Amino acid sequence: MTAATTPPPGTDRPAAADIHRGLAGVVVDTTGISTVIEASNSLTYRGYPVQELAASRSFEEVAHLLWNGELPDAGQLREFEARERAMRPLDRTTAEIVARLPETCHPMDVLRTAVSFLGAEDPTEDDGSPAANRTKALALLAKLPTVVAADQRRRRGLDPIQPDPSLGLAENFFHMCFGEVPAPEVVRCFEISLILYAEHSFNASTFTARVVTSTLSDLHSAVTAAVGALKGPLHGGANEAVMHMLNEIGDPAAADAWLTDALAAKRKIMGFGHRVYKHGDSRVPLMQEALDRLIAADGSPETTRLATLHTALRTAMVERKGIHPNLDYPAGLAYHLMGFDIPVFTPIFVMSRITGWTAHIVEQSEGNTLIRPLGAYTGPAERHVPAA
Ligand SMILES: CC(=O)SCCNC(=O)CCNC(=O)[C@H](O)C(C)(C)COP(=O)(O)OP(=O)(O)OC[C@H]1O[C@@H](n2cnc3c(N)ncnc32)[C@H](O)[C@@H]1OP(=O)(O)O
Ligand SMILES: O=C([O-])CC(=O)C(=O)O
Repeated sequence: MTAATTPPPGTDRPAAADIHRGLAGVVVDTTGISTVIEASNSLTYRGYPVQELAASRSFEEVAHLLWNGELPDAGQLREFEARERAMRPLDRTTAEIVARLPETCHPMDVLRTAVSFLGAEDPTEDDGSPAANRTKALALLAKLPTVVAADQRRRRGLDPIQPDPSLGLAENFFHMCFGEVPAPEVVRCFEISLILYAEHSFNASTFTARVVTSTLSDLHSAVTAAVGALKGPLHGGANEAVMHMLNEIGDPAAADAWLTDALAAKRKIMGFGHRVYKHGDSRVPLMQEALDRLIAADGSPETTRLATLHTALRTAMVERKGIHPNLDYPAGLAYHLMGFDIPVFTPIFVMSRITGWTAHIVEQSEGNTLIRPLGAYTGPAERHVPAA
């Protein structure tokens, strides 16, 4: 809560005590999709702890749960998977747009443009109904990995690889990026990251999607805006920033001194801190375990160096500031070890969060109220335009 100048009463002039910068601590609506349970530091999707979902379910099952409120039975899952697999290929124009965007732009810009273009093309009747929105959402879930993979390949000077409908979403993504599917433990680590990234209540990008939806705009407009919000390094962009930071530090023995300098320079340490979790992100232990399995399976000197550096920085940050890592800290290094290029990390987050965003778009549409807060005016008092 931050006081501005003493505000006179009237529209857009709330009392100073009512100003909540960054909406910190403000409850803006109800939601039935997910919640953080502070007492147990756990996160539930539609009531199920995310740890239990990550232990035994596929990302596709979690997407079904977020959208429909229940886990699918065997028949529902078969149908859901068949529809997702059928929608993966890009039409020629979308593929050409992805191929022609400048390689100097960030892959999140490519994804944002692709979502916007797919919206212009989408054949689904735009009545804003939950059924129409779920169909649009499924098409995006299916196509976004194809866009991300094709974009990574063109930047490496390679042709796109067509999706393989015999593979699940996670395996198919590796196939489209690298032309091969890695060991099951690697795919599982990736799938766990997708499950953990899928949904997190009223975070900045989801809230963005809800704001756009609240004007009765369409799903693709809301998702396009959400991609833009996720790109920033204070939000989803942090998983890339973590890897850039580790590369900047380089030597594990330098972590402590680097942190001293960075904190003295008032730099934000990427992958640490969180608006909601003040004693540690509920998703980190599971992602860190998955990362540790990747590290153990690799064992190369380069991986050992990175793992030692990662641990050294985490230990120093927790000791010095009492600020814990968020999900982006282990996920960033995990994506690097899986072979993805750094600028693809946040697009991978999008491939997962598309489920949460669109669940919220449907929820917002079903009980809509226009989202329009007030700002406390601090500009000049009313005055008159001088005679010309
Ligand atoms: C999936 C996700 O989006 S998770 C978030 C990913 N983002 C990052 O990792 C970026 C780095 N982290 C941050 O910038 C912040 O922790 C945020 C933006 C995530 C949360 O910010 P807020 O809730 O506004 O935290 P807030 O600013 O109140 O932090 C409290 C104090 O801790 C400090 N702090 C918080 N996080 C960090 C950090 N990563 N590095 C250094 N200091 C930090 C703040 O500077 C502040 O110090 P002060 O009281 O001396 O001013
Ligand atoms: O909840 C937040 O503010 C950010 C976050 O961790 C997420 O979106 O997963």
